Amino acid sequence: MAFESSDKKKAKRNSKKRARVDSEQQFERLNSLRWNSSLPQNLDGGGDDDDFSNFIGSNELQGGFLTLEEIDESEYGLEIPKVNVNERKKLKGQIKLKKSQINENDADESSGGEPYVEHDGKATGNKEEDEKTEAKRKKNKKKKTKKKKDHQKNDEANEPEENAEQAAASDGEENYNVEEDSIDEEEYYAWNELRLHPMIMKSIYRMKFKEPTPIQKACIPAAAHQGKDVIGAAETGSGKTLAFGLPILQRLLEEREKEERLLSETREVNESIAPEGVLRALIVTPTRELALQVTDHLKKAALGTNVRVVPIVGGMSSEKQERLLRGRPEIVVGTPGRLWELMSGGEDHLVELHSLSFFVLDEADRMIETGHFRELQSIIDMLPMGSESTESRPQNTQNCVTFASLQRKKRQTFVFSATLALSSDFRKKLKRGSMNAKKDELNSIENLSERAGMRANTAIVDLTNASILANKLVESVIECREEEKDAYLYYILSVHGQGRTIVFCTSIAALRRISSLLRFLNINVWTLHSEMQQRARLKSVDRFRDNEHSILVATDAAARGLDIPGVRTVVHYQLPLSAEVYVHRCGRTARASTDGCSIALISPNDASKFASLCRSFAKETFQRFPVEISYMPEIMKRSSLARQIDKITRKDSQEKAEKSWLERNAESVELVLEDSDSEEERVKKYRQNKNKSNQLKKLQQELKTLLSRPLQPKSFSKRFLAGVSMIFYLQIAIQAGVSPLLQHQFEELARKKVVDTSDSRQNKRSKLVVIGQDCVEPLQALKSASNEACLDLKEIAEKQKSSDELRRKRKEMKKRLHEQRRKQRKKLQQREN
Ligand SMILES: Nc1ncnc2c1ncn2[C@@H]1O[C@H](COP(=O)(O)OP(=O)(O)OP(=O)(O)O)[C@@H](O)[C@H]1O
Repeated sequence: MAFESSDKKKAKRNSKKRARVDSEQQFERLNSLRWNSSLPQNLDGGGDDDDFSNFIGSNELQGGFLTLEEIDESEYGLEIPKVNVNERKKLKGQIKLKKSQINENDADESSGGEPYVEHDGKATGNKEEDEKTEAKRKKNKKKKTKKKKDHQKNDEANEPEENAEQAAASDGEENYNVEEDSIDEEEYYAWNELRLHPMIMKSIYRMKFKEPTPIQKACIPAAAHQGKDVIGAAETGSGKTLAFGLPILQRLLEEREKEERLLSETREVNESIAPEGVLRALIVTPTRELALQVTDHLKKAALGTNVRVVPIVGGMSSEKQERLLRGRPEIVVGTPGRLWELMSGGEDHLVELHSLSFFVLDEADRMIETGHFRELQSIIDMLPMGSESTESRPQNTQNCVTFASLQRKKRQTFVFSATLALSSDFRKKLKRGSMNAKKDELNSIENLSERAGMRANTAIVDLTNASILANKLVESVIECREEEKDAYLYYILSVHGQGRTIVFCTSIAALRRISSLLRFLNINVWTLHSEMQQRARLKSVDRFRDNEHSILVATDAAARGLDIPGVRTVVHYQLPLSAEVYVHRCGRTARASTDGCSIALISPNDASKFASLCRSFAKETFQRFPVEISYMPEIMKRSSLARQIDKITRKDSQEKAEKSWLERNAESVELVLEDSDSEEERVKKYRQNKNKSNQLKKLQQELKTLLSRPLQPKSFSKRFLAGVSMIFYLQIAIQAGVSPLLQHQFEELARKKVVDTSDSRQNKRSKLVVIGQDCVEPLQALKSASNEACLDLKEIAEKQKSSDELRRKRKEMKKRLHEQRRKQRKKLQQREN
């Protein structure tokens, strides 16, 4: 039976392989023809056009294939990428190596003639040969693991900025160690219809992405095989980066292969003809972290292909980045500011844009906001237009080899975001597929796209649902007074502090205040905001990534794009200024089909903002986050103490800073500051300072005592727990999923107990420990809470409406009164005259 099934498998595999080779050959034949709307596009039996439109559901995918006019070579005259000769040799070497591996390891299957298929580690039947192969494989595996470990060690030792540079500089060849033994290609069959290059497929196996996400399924055929421009909108964390990244890699690899073939056919390998790489793809993102992350993501996808990806972002040394650009990477990912700084300074690699095949705007809607727009516009204005003739191109590109077959595609423009479709106006345009901007809407996405050369046959892929938010996100709110927000935040982080949490604030001042407050409460947090040095920003993100229960307090600088797995909770300490930002904030959790939750702290001050947020998403109810009120007295006490301590220390450091500022300035103009205070005043000040410091010490001591005890609900009977072993509690606590803080407290107490067992009288109190069943992560708490605990938004809207109405009436009355008084005054004046 076993033999039968293995034979069957083999036959199945061979027939599959034959079918694939046939279709590839057929595809190659067709692919070497010019692009035409009448050509069949789907040759592998997978997604035909109908299938393709299924991915976008009701949302239209518009535009057709490239027309014959569009593929006029002289019009689009793109030079072929100047592939580095060394790379070319490497690539050839790889192909040879792979062929020889197939011959050596898989003699049975080599007749299938699939050049990229590597040995799958299965037995050949020959015992001696098998043993040899197995030994070889083990040896290789050992080497790979050692290399990987060394690499990791290096990474840890380096500073983030250096890491970024090193990572950027390396072409990934070193890391090209796929553990292929464990890969079952059949598990990845869903990718087949996308007809991606085998090198890309290897990366996909390595990343263990079993199937393309819907946005990838919809965008890759249009962008990679039909050569279309794409406007893509899909929920946060849905894999948009690869939706535009894989088509770029696909085209670059296809072109390289064709070039290889042409070179080998014409036997014109001449080292002087195409000595350097040219810029093929320029990806612009709104934030530095996002640029680095996209670079990282694309590098992983491009591993082993020799396609280089480099980040160009502000806050890092320009010289280092210029050095990276001297390596002539094919893909550059950058933020508009630094990109424009280098472009306007005439940086060679960035101004030679004649060969640019891809221009990508990631988080496009953020790009059109002030702060980015001007630089982005300047960058776009530098892009050569389609009509630019070959003669007008820079001199240094004239001696490139021109391969007609590689020139047929024009530059493609990709515009992506999760919130492109949020504005109802834009949503209508997306649905209609009419993207023509009015002339006066200079800063619209349509206008930018048009200026960047977006064509009429753009594929518009809108996969956003009505709420725009990730499907598995659970939203909730806590209503409280403004001054109670700290306590509720502390409650969430201490009682439900499982998993990574991001706390969002709108202002840096609020971020500073709450992060210092939380530190007083023994909660370790990392911070991220735009006034931090880039190095510190990267460090914060790294540290946040390192620990699965860490907390990041951030401004909206971290709202977009940040892809950190395991972020379970997003807390909106302050509501964002727009619905778009709310979507992006929430999008830091529930990514890539995982779940997560968001908790918004709503005070009466936030009422109108909250109401308009609800209107944007047409929401009618919001789940209330279940707060176990028995914890609150203790929580309030602690947070009030921390607030007082924070206030005193903040005031003190402010005074010191002001004083030193005055002294510094006096010193700089050679003035001596005289103490104008009288003796009496000085004594008074001294006393005040002394009192303040005593008060601070007292508060600190009080808080320390409270924090040394585990957090416990008020109603819990201490007697109930007396006499039960601490270790037992610790175990229950861990099983119950208590917060790391609480767990730490238990551990501390357990340790204390072991040390102090000799003095049992003194430690009677520390035996009393409480483990609440509600100590679970926020999402779990939300899921197990009853659905009745919902905030009726209609009620809120009505309240809001009536308060608005009242305000309007008051205003009108005031106006009328004012008018009456004015008329009376006028009459009086006239009478007097
Ligand atoms: N096909 C796939 N299968 C599984 N995971 C994937 C797949 N494609 C991408 N991912 C992973 O999903 C996560 C989110 O991807 P990505 O950052 O591209 O999302 P996004 O849509 O750009 O999100 P945002 O709108 O927040 O920027 C990443 O960790 C990525 O590695």
